[in-house]
This record gives sequence, C-alpha cells and structure tokens, in this order.
Amino acid sequence: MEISTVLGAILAEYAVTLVAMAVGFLVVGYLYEPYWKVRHVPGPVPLPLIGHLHLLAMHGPDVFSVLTRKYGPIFRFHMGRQPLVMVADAELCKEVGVKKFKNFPNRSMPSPITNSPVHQKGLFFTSGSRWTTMRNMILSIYQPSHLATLIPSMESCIERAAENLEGQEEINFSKLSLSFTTDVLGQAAFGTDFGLSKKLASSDDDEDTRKIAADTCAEAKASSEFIKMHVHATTSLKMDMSGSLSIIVGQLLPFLHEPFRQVLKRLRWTADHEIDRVNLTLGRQLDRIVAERTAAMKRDPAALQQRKDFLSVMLTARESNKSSRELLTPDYISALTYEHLLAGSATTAFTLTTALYLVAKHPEVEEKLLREIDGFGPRDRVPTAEDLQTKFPYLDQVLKEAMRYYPSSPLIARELNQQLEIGGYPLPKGTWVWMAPGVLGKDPKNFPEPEVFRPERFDPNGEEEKRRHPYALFPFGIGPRACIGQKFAIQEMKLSAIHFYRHYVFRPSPSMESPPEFVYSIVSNFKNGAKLQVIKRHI
Ligand code: HEM
Repeated sequence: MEISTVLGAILAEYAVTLVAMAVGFLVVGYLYEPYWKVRHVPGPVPLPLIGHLHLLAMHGPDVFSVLTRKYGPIFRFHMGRQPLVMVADAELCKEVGVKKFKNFPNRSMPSPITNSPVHQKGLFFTSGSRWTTMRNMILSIYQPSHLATLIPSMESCIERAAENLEGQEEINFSKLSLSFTTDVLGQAAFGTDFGLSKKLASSDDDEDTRKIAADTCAEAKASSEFIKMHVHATTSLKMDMSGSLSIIVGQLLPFLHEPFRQVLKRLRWTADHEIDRVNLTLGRQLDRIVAERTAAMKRDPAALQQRKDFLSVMLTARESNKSSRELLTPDYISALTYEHLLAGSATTAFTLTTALYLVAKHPEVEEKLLREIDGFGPRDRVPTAEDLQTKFPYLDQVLKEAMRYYPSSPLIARELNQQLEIGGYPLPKGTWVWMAPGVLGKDPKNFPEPEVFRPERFDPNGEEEKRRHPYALFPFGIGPRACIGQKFAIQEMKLSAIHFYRHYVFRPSPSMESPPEFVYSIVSNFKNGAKLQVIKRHI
C-alpha cells in the first residue's frame, strides 16, 4: 500500500475522532453550561440529560425536604438540563420575594407554556412593565368593596352545589368542589352560569323537575365541554416526566422542544396533538366569547357598564383611553379572563377539599368549628364580607392549617434579572430561583410537630403564632407578585365551609386510601378524589 494512502487513512481516522470529540464536547458543554454557572450552589451531581428528575421519581415531592436536610436552605435542583436554585428558608424567601423584588419581578417560564398564548398572556406569565400596568388595571376587581358584591352569586352557587349532598351517603368532594368553584368563577369572570354543579334529576323526581334538569344538563354539557378542555389544558402542563413527549424532550434538551412539538402535534395519536387541539379550541371559544361581548357593548355600552363581571369590566376599561386600548388587545383580554378559571378554580377547590377532609379526620376540630359556625346565627343568615372577616377566627385557622398541611402550590417560581448574591452565592442573570413554601410549612422550627393537624397553631394570641417568622408560610405567594385572588378565594372558601357545616358533617370514606395520594401538576390534587361520607345534621 502506498504511504500516501496509509497517511490519508490515518488522517481521516483522526479527523473523524476529532469531529466526534468536538461534537461530544459541544453536547456536554450544552448540557452542563447552565449547571456550570451555578455550580457553587450546593446540590447533588446532576446526571446528563435528566439532571435530578430521578430523585423526583424516587422521593416524590418530598425530594425538596430531603435535599434541604442534606444541603441546607439553598440548593440546586436540576429539571433535566435546567438548574433551579431552590430557596427553603423564611428569611431568604423574604429576600427573594419581597426585599429584592426588583431583581425578581417575573416568573421563569417553563417550556410547556411558551407555546400557549392562552396561558402565556395572562397575568401569571406576563412580565416587565406590561405586568405592572395590567395588574394595576385589574386590581380594582379584587378590592374588598367589589368582592362584597359577589357574595350573593357565590352563595347561590354553593347552595346549589350543596343540593347534591341531599340523600347521599358518600360523595367525591374533589369533583363537587371543582364544579362549584368553576361555576363561581364563571359568574365572576364571564358573567355566565356554567351550571356544572346543578343537581342531576333522580328517577324519584316528577316530570317537570326531570325536564328542567334535562335542559339544565344540555347547558351544563356545553359548558362542561369547555371546562373539560380547560381541565385538560391545565393538567397537561406537567413539569415532571409524565407530560407529553415534546414536554419531556424539552425538559431534557430545550432546543428540541419546539421542533418536536411541531412534528408531534400533526400526529393524531400523540398527547401533543391533543394539547394543541385543546389549546386551539379553547382559544377560539374564548375569542368568540370576547368578540360577542365586544359586539354587545357596541350595541349598548350603558348596559355593559352595569355588568360587574371581570370580562365586562375589562372591556369597559379598555374603552376608557388610548393606552388601555393598546394594552388590552382581545387576545390579552381572553387570556386574563380565562386565567381566573386557570388560577382560581383548581386551587380553591383543592384547598377547600383538604380542609373538609382534615376536619373530617379530627372530630375535636370539627366540634370547635361547628360551635363557631352555629354561634353565628340561624342557618339562613348569610354572612356579610365583614362577618366573614371578623366572626370566624377558628375557620380562618382551619384554612391556614389546611394550606400548611397540604399546600396547593408547594413551589413558587422567580427568575433573576441581573447578577446578584443570594444566601452567599453569586447567581448570574437569568437564574431560575424557586421558593419552596411546601418545605417551610413542614419545618419544625416554625411549626412544632409539623405532621400534626392543629389549627390552634395559627391562633393570633398563641405563643406559636407570635414566635413564628412572618414568612414561614405563604400559601398565596409572596411580595408584589403574590396571588391577586387571595381575598376572593378566602371569601369563597369561608362561605362554602359555613354553608356545608350548617347542614352536614363528613367522615373520610373507608373506600378512600389513607394517607391520600396526590398528583402534582401546576396545582396539587387528590389522585383518586377525596371521598367523604356525608352525615346530615339535625339541628
Ligand atoms: C386557595 C386558592 C388559591 C391559592 C392557594 C392560590 C395560590 C397562588 C399562588 C401561590 C400564586 C403565585 C404567587 C407568587 O408567585 O408569589 C398565585 C398567583 C395568582 N393567582 Fe392565585 N391562588 C388561589 C386562588 C386564586 C383565585 C380565586 C384567583 C382569581 C380569581 C387567583 C388568581 C391568581 C393570579 C392572576 C395569579 C398571578 C398573579 C401575578 O402574577 O400578578 N388565584 N396564586
């Protein structure tokens, strides 16, 4: 063989090896580049591609408590390639969420959201000055004076939902609560009765009742299609490895998320296809509702101004000046209105359900709660907004303890907008910093015997409450970016609890697993529903 041929072959082999090495370096560089920037923050070694997702699979959501015990109150957790700097200390959370808010004004945007305008254009994921202006613009709807006007419509949805308990021995309260919290928001946000919690007719009912129920069912069916899509759109935004294929790929290699999504959404049998279809349909339905209401407004502006639902208030605000018109384009109005359902139904339903479930397991708590509720007055006396704030202190404590025990949002996301030191670690611009209120709520420093359900720990006159760090628990988030619907949710949960306990008490059903299993999507939920035995009170 000629020497030049041998040399050529050796060179070609070298070239291939060099190219392979260069590609290898690039891949490793790509995978580990985000890790490199925050490597000083303690945490386990991330595995290529999956980061720490195997730990999530091993420990479930307890993984954050496990890592806090091992690495301290600030540590790294890698969702695939993306590192999260987790903060699990009350003082550090205060620093991130409140004191240094100007460095953390926005939430990090997970890849599943980046392709869904209906999710992206709400307040939750809007950033910068658009967020400030939008939040200030809609704040009036969440003021106590406006919330007080919603009591009659909230109460009527709750009353209607409670009719479903009549004659029942057992109920899946997760389902019932999701339907009436969605109904409440249908009224408050769209000014529409979704009718999801209307009682279904039984064979004992007379013909008229059955007819009304059938009509009602037709309406409910139309709305429930919309809600089904809504629930699908919400629950498919999973952050772990159980989402659609493109979401999973996006966790591992974010640059592949969009190309994968574009291909997979065209294949009928994929979860990506279903997510895309649902988001498009949902978006179209919302656009239609907004367009119809806009047309109605043009026909009769005075009538619209009388309406107090969120959509009408926003459409009226939109017409008030040029900058509002530029800001509140129809796509943003759709997203903001829809966001009520997204942010307010599953969270409120879950929290109320956990409270009823926990009270059902603690008769001594139930007894004290019933005394407070019965002491307020006759069953038909609907509390005013002021009554709700001042006359039900124990109910307040029960709800707080339920939110500590089973938080609906155990993690709260932020993104750093410039280089900064947090907890002694320099963090570069763009770092995802996530607070872990779920870990804080189980910290024995602030909550002695954290596994015990004891509402009295929130008694404002008690030693435990006085000693506790003011940011030891923040179920509604923290700082200027905290939940805008907090007062709305508390008002609704209190009204519901008062109404239900005036007529019924509950016990956990023997058919329900104990301890309950949960699914962790954007919001926590009972995996198999909270099944409760229903006991009518005869007072
Ligand atoms: C028990 C019920 C609820 C819980 C536990 C809850 C919890 C939360 C949490 C933890 C956040 C993130 C806060 C942060 O990042 O600091 C949030 C944000 C938000 N919530 Fe709620 N929420 C509830 C009910 C509601 C309701 C009823 C509505 C609307 C009617 C609502 C609308 C929103 C909105 C729009 C945001 C985004 C705020 C912003 O970015 O400016 N929430 N909620």
